[in-house]
Amino acid sequence: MADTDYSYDYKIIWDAVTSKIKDPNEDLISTEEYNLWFSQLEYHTGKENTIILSVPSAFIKDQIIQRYKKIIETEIEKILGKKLSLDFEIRQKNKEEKIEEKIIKLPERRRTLLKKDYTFDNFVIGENNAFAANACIAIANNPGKSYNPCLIYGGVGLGKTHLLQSIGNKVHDTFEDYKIVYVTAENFTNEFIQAIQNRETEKFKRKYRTVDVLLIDDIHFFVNKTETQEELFHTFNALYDSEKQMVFTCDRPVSELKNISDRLRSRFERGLNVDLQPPSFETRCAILKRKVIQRGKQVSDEVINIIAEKITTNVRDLEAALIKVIAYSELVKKQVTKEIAESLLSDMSKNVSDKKNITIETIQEKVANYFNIKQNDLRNKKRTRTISFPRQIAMYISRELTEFSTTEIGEAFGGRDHTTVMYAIQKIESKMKTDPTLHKITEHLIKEIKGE
Ligand SMILES: Nc1ncnc2c1ncn2[C@@H]1O[C@H](COP(=O)(O)OP(=O)(O)OP(=O)(O)O)[C@@H](O)[C@H]1O
Repeated sequence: MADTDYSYDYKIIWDAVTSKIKDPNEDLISTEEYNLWFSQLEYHTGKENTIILSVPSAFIKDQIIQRYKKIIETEIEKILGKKLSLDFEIRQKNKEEKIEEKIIKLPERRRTLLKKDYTFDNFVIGENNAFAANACIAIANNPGKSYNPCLIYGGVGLGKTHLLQSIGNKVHDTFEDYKIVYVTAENFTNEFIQAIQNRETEKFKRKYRTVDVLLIDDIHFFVNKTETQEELFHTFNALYDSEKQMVFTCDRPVSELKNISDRLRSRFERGLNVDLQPPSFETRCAILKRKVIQRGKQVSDEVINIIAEKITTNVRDLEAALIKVIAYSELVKKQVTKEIAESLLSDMSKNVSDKKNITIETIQEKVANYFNIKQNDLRNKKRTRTISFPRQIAMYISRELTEFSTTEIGEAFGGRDHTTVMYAIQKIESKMKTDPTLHKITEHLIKEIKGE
């Protein structure tokens, strides 16, 4: 049989990879970059172990290879558990496309700020999130009037961003002329720093103090950023006085945030504070069923039950497990049986139970041995590069291999602040993208710590 007779459909993998790269929470590339480059890529076909993408020109092809091939391949491997190669096909331009190229389209407001899938319709309400979800629906129906401000808090992957953006999408649909701004606390901080540098603080103030709805994600990032807190405090007062809606999200109750000014803390606590809990088994099943329908796929109830039983951590992990099962079924062109689902997910639930067994102390011991330094050095205040770099690696690995929060990790490293831990994690993650040696070292250490 000729090679071309085989058909491998990797479309679902491609969709999963692009939605991950596009997700601002993953912090892989900026939204602007994504819109610029990835909008030019289309899934074309699949060959054995190869995804073929179509691109409009050789130039775009070269740029994609240079800039994003590595990221794409890494994400494919993470999702599928094996490597696939990328190949490109240059598509023929038709007349319409040529004309369109000349028109520079301004990005749609909603597309750049809000993910269109994050709607209330796509959000499954269970006992764990009913209070928060209903409050958000009430806010979206009556912005500035019902609960102002509102703060949604809860652990990783439980739907905070989804709810926050659903408010934005719903207000956008109902009140066409409302100015809605969605921003992560990190971007708000960066924009503010930039505004100071460029002497454009007036412009910054105008942008944020004239909105109808302000949605700020992950306010725990403001910890220790005193000037940004000050600016936010004044923004808050201006919006509050003119009855404009504000909604915030945070990874913990505001009372547990250290190094936030008291007056800002009291502002966050002033309105409604609602929490999100992990979903129950029944809600996990309902979420999985909704996601299956959203993707236009079919998965048996038996398999849904197995996923919901095995993945109990959060909704993000639940979705990842579902993608794995669907991808498998599409690749082998068979329905997934109970036995196959169990074996496909054994790795994922093993990760969860592994996470519970690994201690930060073990990580510190292995990292200190590897770099030939004293274990205690990782916990003291020394800042020399010979100590601080291994310390950052150990913090990164602690986040990867344990379920401790960044605050708890900071405590274990000599009482450091959680933002220091977040900085260390981000630094190692971004360095690993360009430094293959560092990538190998961390991989080696992770394997050793896991005893593999
Ligand atoms: N109740 C739900 N119904 C449907 N999908 C959900 C629900 N809760 C969470 N999700 C999905 O789970 C994924 C993670 O949710 P989201 O990003 O909103 O979590 P988060 O709490 O903001 O996490 P993080 O703290 O890591 O930013 C998203 O794809 C979201 O659509």
